Amino acid sequence: MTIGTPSGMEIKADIKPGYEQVLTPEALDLVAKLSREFEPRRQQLLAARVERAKRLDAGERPDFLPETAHIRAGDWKIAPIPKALECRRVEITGPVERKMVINALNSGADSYMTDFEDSNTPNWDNQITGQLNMRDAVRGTIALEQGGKSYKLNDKVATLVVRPRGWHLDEKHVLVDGKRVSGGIFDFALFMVHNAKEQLARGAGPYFYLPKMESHLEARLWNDIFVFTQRELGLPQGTIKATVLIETILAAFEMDEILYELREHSAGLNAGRWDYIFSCIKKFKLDKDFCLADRPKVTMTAPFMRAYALLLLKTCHKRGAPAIGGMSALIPIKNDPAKNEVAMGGVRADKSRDATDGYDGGWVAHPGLVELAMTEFKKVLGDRPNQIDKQREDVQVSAKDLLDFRPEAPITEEGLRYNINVGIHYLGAWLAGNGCVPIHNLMEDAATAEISRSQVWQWIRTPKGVLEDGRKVTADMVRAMIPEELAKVKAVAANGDNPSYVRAAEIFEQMSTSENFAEFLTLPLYEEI
Ligand SMILES: CC(=O)SCCNC(=O)CCNC(=O)[C@H](O)C(C)(C)COP(=O)(O)OP(=O)(O)OC[C@H]1O[C@@H](n2cnc3c(N)ncnc32)[C@H](O)[C@@H]1OP(=O)(O)O
Ligand SMILES: O=CC(=O)O
Repeated sequence: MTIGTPSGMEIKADIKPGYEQVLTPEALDLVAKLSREFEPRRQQLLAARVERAKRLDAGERPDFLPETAHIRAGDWKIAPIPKALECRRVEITGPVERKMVINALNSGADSYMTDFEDSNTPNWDNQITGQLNMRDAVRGTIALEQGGKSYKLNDKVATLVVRPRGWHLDEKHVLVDGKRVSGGIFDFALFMVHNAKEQLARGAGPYFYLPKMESHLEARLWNDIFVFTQRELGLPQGTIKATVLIETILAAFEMDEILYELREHSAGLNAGRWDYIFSCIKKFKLDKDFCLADRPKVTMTAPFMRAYALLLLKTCHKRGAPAIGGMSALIPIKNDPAKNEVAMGGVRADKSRDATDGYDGGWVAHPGLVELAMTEFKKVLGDRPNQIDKQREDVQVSAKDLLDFRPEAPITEEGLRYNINVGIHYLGAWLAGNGCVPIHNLMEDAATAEISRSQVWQWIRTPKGVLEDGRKVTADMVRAMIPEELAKVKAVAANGDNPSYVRAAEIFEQMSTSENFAEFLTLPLYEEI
């Protein structure tokens, strides 16, 4: 079917019946206005990332910014947190798929981060049906009959928080004045037009998670978009609240500044650990001294991760902001109680450490983890909704601590094969339209898969990329392993005979062995869907 679009806008995608309900004139008009107003700045900021990356590749090391020392030293706090976001002990996350939206809202978690980003393949249908799901979820009417089961919302549901796409991703199906619009602006604008007022009427509000930012100037862009949108929609300034994922090494040096930019709209920070590890590999990929051990060895207790987690906590609480812990990738293991107990022990330890440190809540990947995580936070919080009053003045984190990249060993053949296997499996699932999959009993999404593929790229290039048994990791070694790992993937993956896995193996080989490092794996993948 065809729909009307604002002057200068083109939609190059199928408008299936029902899509017109979210692709309304008002929503598309806001997309067009935001694009015209802010797209040049998004492009400038993306160009600034490229320039910064060149300097890092040439050996520059990040540090706290001298020009914003007054902000770090200043005595300021973010605006008060709305009631609906005061208590976030457990936040469940998941792709914006209808059944999962219902299950997550019903999961017993305090809040639910619904994901248009890393756990979702951003194909046109997923993005638009996701918006339809959001509209129905906000109004409490979302329901589904599937597999002989009826799904509908409970009386009490989690507070909804939405993660739009990051600044790097376009929405290629929507052009304004001949140029692709930002994926994040598209997701945000549609959600705001259809839901913000309804959410306010129901005692909550439009709440967001903002991914992958690299600087406070990127946060300023979101803040300006919020101000503009609130004005356009006639909402009081400060209505929108956003939690920023600190998931790049560069953002870790600007946490105060990011909170400051968003101070009228801030709902705190989250330690997005998986993308953070990926960002460290990406930013120091050419540093001959940088090399991390096998992926499973790089945990939250690694020196650089511990420093980051504690600095985030201290920074948030100093500014009256919630500090939300990240995601343990462990998920319930079916049909193996012993292995499941080990996995649950891992999640328990993760949440216990965060709660004891002072975090106000943390992420879980699966409804089966909500109660367990809640128990760990309640042990520390008791009846309190959060522990923002727990100031961590004892924490001292320097630039050197943030850059203390250990452990470097072991790097093993098993670890290399694991990365290749996960990379192919995830890319194949993503191309087939599923952005989050269980692989080897772990949750894998774009962020975790980025670690796998970037480690392989880096181990091939760094002199430190040497296996425990003395063999250097090489492109030929990786090329030889790819067909072997592809065969293993095809044997276990859901729809393993889907051609997407063969294509995934080709892309994985290209990405890990080519001279150029792909900035995000989802960028070339997006051109394939
Ligand atoms: C690094 C980051 O960016 S983290 C944030 C992004 N990642 C995520 O959000 C992870 C989301 N999690 C998931 O997608 C899934 O849990 C997976 C893919 C890891 C595992 O999925 P599955 O193997 O299908 O889980 P499983 O079969 O145990 O599911 C059991 C039930 O729980 C539901 N479920 C599982 N995870 C979730 C979730 N996160 N939200 C809502 N429902 C869920 C399933 O839909 C299923 O429902 P049903 O019984 O009504 O059919
Ligand atoms: O988005 C979260 C992460 O851990 O990465």
